[in-house]
Amino acid sequence: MVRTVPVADPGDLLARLPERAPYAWVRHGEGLVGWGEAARTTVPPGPGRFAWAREWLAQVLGEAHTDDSVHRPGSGPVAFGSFTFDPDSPGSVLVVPKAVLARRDGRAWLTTVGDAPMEVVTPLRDPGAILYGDGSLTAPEWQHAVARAVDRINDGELEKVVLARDLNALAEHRIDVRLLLTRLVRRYPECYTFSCAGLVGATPELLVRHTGEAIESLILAGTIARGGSPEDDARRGAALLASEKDRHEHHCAVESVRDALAPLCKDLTIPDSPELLKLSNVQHLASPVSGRLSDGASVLDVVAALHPTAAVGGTPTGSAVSLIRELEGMDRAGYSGPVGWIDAHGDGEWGIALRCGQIEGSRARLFAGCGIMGNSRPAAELAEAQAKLRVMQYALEG
Ligand SMILES: C=C(O[C@@H]1C=C(C(=O)O)C=C[C@H]1O)C(=O)O
Repeated sequence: MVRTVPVADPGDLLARLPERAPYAWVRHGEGLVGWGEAARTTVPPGPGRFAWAREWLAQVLGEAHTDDSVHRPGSGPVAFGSFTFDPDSPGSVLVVPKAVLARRDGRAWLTTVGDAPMEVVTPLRDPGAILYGDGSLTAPEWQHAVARAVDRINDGELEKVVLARDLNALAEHRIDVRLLLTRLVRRYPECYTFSCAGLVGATPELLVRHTGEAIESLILAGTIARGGSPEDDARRGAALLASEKDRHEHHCAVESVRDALAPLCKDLTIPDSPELLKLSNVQHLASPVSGRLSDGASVLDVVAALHPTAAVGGTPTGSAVSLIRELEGMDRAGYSGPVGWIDAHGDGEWGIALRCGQIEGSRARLFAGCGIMGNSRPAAELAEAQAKLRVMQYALEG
């Protein structure tokens, strides 16, 4: 039995979360937070994983007896999910929380499954001192991997590949995910701050928002650091907009999204040239996408068609994914995979899990990657990956 009721403005959504297993998808104070587990599944790896997930959702959400007086995207039963980057990696999960609190366009509602118990909201806890250690590759090893990727691109094997690295963090105490979320929403209000089954971050990249037949997406690729002064910042932004290398890298991502969405859409709009998106740590080339679906596809069908875009895989996709497996020396797990939520009508919002970490107890594994082209310089790519890693370092350290 699922019940959705309107509620008075709940204030800060994150402040309502209990410490144990919090779920979140929040931007500019709006979105969904959830807690408890009414249903959970681990999606079997393999090429059919999105179809499997859709069937599981149809069964679990479809079976619910729903009393929903709100009737909005995100009301009624909702599942949060995270899919691994690599279809062959284990660890993709879908969870229907026992309680979901949501706010959108000035309205707020609460959905409960069965008799959702009241959760005690304890104060946020600081994880104490953080120690960092190399992940799968040291910084020089990773630069070497970038150099090998550049060679392979110049040999004509592929056009673009996104290479990522991981960084291990060990905290003095157990990490309170809610504290990370609270810091992330403050510093990265433009981003989607998410938490699902230990995967926590603030991504600027919207894979797809699905509301009825309307879809939206935001393609990012091409990055430069923020400047030290307004003039320096503007100069860097202008240099990024004018950079052949970054525009080509961005173009690869745009074409991968266009190819994936065109067969599903009756109309699709992607601007001819990218704009600048400025975040606290970096600025990106960005292309906002909008369209209308031609049939009743759910948000998960669109996710399945889009993933992996060239913003996190490369061009062509198949060669890029095999080169990633060969050179990164790690399992990306949920990093750069789809993360988000879906309701019983197939509406939902999914991002690409970037600027994130996998949190377990007092340990965190942080990830960041960069698009590599034939003229990429390993030292510059390392600096870019470090700037992106700083998002989660800040979340841990404050
Ligand atoms: C791969 C990441 O970011 C992606 C790569 C970008 C780039 O190389 O310019 C920019 C935005 C994202 O699409 C990451 O943050 O880990």
